[in-house]
Amino acid sequence: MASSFTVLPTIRNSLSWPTMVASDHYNNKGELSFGSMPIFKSQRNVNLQDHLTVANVASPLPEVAPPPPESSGSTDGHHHVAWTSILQERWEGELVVEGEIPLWLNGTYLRNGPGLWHIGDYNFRHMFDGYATLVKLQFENGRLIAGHRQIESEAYKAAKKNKKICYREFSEVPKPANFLANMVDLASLFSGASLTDNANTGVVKLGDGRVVCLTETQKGSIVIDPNTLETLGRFQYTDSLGGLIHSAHPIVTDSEFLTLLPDLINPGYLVVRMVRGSNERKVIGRVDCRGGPSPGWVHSFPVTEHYVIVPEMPLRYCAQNLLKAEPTPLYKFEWHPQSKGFMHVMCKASGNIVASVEVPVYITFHFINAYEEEDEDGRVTAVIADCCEHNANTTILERLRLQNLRSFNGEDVLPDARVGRFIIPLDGSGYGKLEAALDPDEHGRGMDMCSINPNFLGKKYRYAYACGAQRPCNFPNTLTKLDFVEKKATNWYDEGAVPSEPLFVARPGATEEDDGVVISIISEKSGGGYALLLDGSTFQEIARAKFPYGLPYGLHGCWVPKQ
Ligand SMILES: CC(=O)/C=C/C=C(C)/C=C/C1=C(C)CCCC1(C)C
Ligand SMILES: CC(/C=C/C=O)=C\C=C\C=O
Ligand SMILES: [Fe+2]
Repeated sequence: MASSFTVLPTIRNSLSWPTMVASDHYNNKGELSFGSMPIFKSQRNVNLQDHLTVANVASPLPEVAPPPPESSGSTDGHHHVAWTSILQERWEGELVVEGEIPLWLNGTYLRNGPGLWHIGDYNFRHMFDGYATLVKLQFENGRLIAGHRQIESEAYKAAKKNKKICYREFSEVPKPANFLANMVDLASLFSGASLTDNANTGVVKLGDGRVVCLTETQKGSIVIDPNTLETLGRFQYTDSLGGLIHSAHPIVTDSEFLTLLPDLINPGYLVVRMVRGSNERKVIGRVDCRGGPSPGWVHSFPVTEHYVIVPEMPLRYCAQNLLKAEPTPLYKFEWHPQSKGFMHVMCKASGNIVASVEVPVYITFHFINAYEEEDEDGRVTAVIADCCEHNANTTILERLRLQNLRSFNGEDVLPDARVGRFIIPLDGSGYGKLEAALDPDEHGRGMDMCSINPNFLGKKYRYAYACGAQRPCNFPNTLTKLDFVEKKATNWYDEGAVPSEPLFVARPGATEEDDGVVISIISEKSGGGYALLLDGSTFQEIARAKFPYGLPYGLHGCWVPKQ
């Protein structure tokens, strides 16, 4: 028995399915138009399993927002769908699969990201400001049920109700009504009350099965139902560690959740652990910053089998910028190259710092993996940590402004990036190295949004999957498989397409590191979108399934295996 759900109010009128079929064309107003090409299964063709919750009647077709005014810079008169808000709050349906989904792939891929970049007629400025949209791809016996749903954060609900931004987002700040309101807002900044809980960055499955969406504010930790994508409530940390922010990318395994809490008062970081089944984080240890005046931004960090690596980038949180109403060039951050860059290595078991080295200055959002390098006697001599490194160039943050993303005119404006490999000696010496793990031309000198085989977390590994570049471009536009042994990359490209972070899912029972599939969702130049499955080993397409609508770009995902 397939069940239906109640359709939440849509911002504009909605069309009914299955009487309407979607094509991948925009009309001259930049809205999706509906043509003659049926691209997803009608109710009559669908014989769904009892336990799948599927919208089977009159599913409203999601709509895309009309182009906001700043789209005039785009070449084709409307935005790429990757940078276009999704207005429909939710949708769910079965997709027609071209190719073959492996029968072992049973479970749900979840992807989070900022999918709604305006409220009323106010357009947000930065990609990271958008309200969170969750997307799911539910694989079952070769079939695929897809859907999306907005996360009902307090920030999103308040914006919808009041038709204005009510919390401090990545770059947006609510406009105070008057001087007094401004003072109240500043005071509430210190308590965290005015900070966003818009959990738009990632989604993780905890060892106990709970699925949590995250962003950089601690209050933006939101539990969702991986089947219905319903917002279940805030994930409450029951400890009294305090602090308002944390790394957007905790390290999550079946047994624990590790994260970093930056300390903006006494510059440093707390390294904390929350064991499976608990809501209480416990301190493993603390790293004091070696540079100043505040901790470096820790969007992510890596671990090895025995160590937590704490990066200290010269792109540092900036208390003054936090207080400003208008975005500064580097938002809540400031670039302090003279403060230098460091990498600290903390023993997971004792909390002791076993190495703290100066490294060349660097910029990274995402660490790929790390591992311990051993000599022939099995002694650990160094820690190797890989990241998507932006050549210490802060302009990448500026490139992620929506105006820039939406105004691609064929110019090659994506700054160069590489796989930055840190070599951190454990012999007490004061300096570490940073070099490219492979020639960046292998991946078009674009590099971000990475994943690995999770069974190789913290271990010596050979492969990573990421987004690279086929130039000219203004954003990473390829999927790339990196081979650190051969120092080669294999690239997948579809002209005009914006692929989201490739997620590797290992085949159960696999013995080879790259035996599995890579999942990505593609936003097409035409305004459409599709789920894509590549073979993890050959990097050839094995299946794709078109969505009845184009999806906005999404950031990070996770895999929830079927129980
Ligand atoms: C989407 C993404 O990758 C990053 C989002 C980052 C956010 C929402 C950061 C928010 C912040 C504030 C609202 C104030 C405090 C500083 C900071 C953590 C940058
Ligand atoms: C989209 C992105 C960072 C996302 C953070 O979660 C970085 C893209 C960099 C381009 O090269
Ligand atoms: Fe991220």
